[in-house]
Amino acid sequence: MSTPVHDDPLSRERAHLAASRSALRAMREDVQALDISDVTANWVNAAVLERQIEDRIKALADLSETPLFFGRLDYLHAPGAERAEGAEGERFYVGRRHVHDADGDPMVIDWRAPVSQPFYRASKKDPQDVSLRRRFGYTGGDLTAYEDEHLSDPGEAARTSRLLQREIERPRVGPMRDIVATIQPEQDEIVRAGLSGSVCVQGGPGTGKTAVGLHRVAYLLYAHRERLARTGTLVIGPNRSFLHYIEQVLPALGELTVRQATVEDLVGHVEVRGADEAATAVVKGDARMAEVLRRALYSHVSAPAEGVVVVRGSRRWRVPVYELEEIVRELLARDIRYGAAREALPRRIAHAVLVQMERAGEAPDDRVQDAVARNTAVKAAVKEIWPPVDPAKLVLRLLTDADFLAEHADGVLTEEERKAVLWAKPARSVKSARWSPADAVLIDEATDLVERTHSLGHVVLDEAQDLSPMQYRAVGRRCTTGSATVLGDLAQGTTPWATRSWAEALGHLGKGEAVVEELTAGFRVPTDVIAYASRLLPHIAPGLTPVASIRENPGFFEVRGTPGEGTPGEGTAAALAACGELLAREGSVGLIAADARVPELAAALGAAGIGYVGPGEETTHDTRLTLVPASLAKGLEYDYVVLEEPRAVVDGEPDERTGLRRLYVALTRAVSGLIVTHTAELPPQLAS
Ligand SMILES: Nc1ncnc2c1ncn2[C@@H]1O[C@H](COP(=O)(O)OP(=O)(O)OP(=O)(O)O)[C@@H](O)[C@H]1O
Repeated sequence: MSTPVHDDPLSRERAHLAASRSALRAMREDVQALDISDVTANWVNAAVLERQIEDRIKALADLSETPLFFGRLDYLHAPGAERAEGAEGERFYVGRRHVHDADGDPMVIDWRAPVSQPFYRASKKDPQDVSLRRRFGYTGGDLTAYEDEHLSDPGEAARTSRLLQREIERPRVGPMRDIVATIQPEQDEIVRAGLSGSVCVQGGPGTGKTAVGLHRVAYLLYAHRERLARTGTLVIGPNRSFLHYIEQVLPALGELTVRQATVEDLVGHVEVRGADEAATAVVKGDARMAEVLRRALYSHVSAPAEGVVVVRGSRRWRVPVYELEEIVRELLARDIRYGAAREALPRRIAHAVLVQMERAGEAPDDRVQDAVARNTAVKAAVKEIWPPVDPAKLVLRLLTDADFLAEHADGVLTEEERKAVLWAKPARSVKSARWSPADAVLIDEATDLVERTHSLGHVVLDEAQDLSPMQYRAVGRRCTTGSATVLGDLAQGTTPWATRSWAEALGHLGKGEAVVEELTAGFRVPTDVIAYASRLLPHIAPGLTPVASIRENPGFFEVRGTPGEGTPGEGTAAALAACGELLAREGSVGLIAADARVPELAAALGAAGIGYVGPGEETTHDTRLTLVPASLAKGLEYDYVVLEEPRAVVDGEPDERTGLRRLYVALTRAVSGLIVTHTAELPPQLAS
């Protein structure tokens, strides 16, 4: 007997998909049909409301390539209900967004809802009241497969999911995608950690740190939407191309409002046109600079030289020096910013005058206090005692005036360190100065000393290991009243000031209480490739756990070289040949090389008629090759990678450890295969 077409489980699931899609369409049409003319009294309200409606319509779009749901949970009992004998179970479809039918009953539940959590966390050991977990497989937009786990059935053995495996092995094209269908239990714990606490994730290449950080933002926005809409969220990445690579993940999850920035963007008070020597940048990025800046700023506050005399009508009121001193001392002792104290000072002086007036039998009110605070004598005294300070000018002076620096860095910086930070060619003005990235961070610190920086609700800091202590402080002051998710890998730190320990870094960030979690399961790099790259670990970050690849496909891995026999151009030719081979396969190809090698490789690709783009630029069907300078490879991934001349990657850095770390980053970008080409000797640390 043949089964009727609609009665096999797959057809039933397809029917539910079709019904969910029409329900979503109906939800969209409801919003589109909203007539706001009755509810908006003026055009400003109307414009705001229209904008909200447009956003809502966008959020309700049904993207044909993005499955509306990817999982199903059959609960033994209705969640939250008494688990009485015979109580009805309940079924939920888990998807990217909530969809309900005309009666308001859920057709698809948001993956972030509490009832969806067992989809990610339940196991045979801990079924969490789930009898069935079903994962769906899609081809294009069509539901084509499903896979069941009967979590509460002791007779069924636990096994790894084929669909999960297929998702992980899928060739990469274009920018980063969301992983919402396959978040792993240890990742989910980080994603759903509470908003109040900060989390730090140490994880090797491809362990999903970036993915976890972005999904955490989406989760927090769901769980604390109102609060975060008020306070704001921010994702910080190392450079533009990286931000471009990740920029579509949150919109795909329906989150359109999260700002993305680099640390340089955050501290952009001046135009950065200069660069520092490594030794100089190390000192400028040291947390002790905060103390130097604080001292330099407060050196502007001077002890009152004489009392203030306020003339009002026929009367003169005198605030004596000792009383002014007391006010200043009290303001210095308070935990308020330089600028706030400066604003408070005239009111305090006015208050002292008012007290005298009252003693003399007058009854002055607030208006009198305001008037006294604005009195020219008071203003002149304030300017003398507590002058306004421009943060950029303060930093300019510290970097140009050796005596000023010596005075405020005394006992903080050594003479050598002071020499290192002083500009060789002093600039005349803030405008003409060739500010370096580290200088901009100093100005940001000074700005915060003058006026408190606005704090956001949550900040995700990716590739954190490259930040200097002063940069950590800059990020930290943007989440003083909020929390942070810090993501990084100590082995991938390639700046001269790279993070040595997370405890220290979190201290600079002001989040010393953050929990440090470790991720070690690798989703990107194939076993053979990660094993090869991990040979470097003892030299670059002893003590770190090597990544264990969970990819079943062993990957494609070859080292091709003719050491000692290299003729000019031979290396380039070998790299191009390898690219040609890999481009014959499906997926993206990255050609990674030392920055100095990029112009020659670019010219050769051009001459050979092989099209390519730069990192962060969108590849197309015809142009699947990206030429990546090693300095920009961090955080990115390609299906296949050609790594040209490892020796040159190492030699491109100021010291060997940094060079080997750069090489470690470059070696760990491949998803399906890696070809290393070389004519120079390989670094000995790569020998087994
Ligand atoms: N649970 C998962 N399911 C499917 N794919 C995943 C999962 N977790 C991570 N991935 C994929 O693995 C790859 C690496 O993830 P990601 O870039 O977040 O790693 P990372 O730890 O930030 O790496 P790096 O240190 O190199 O920056 C990405 O393609 C990501 O989508």
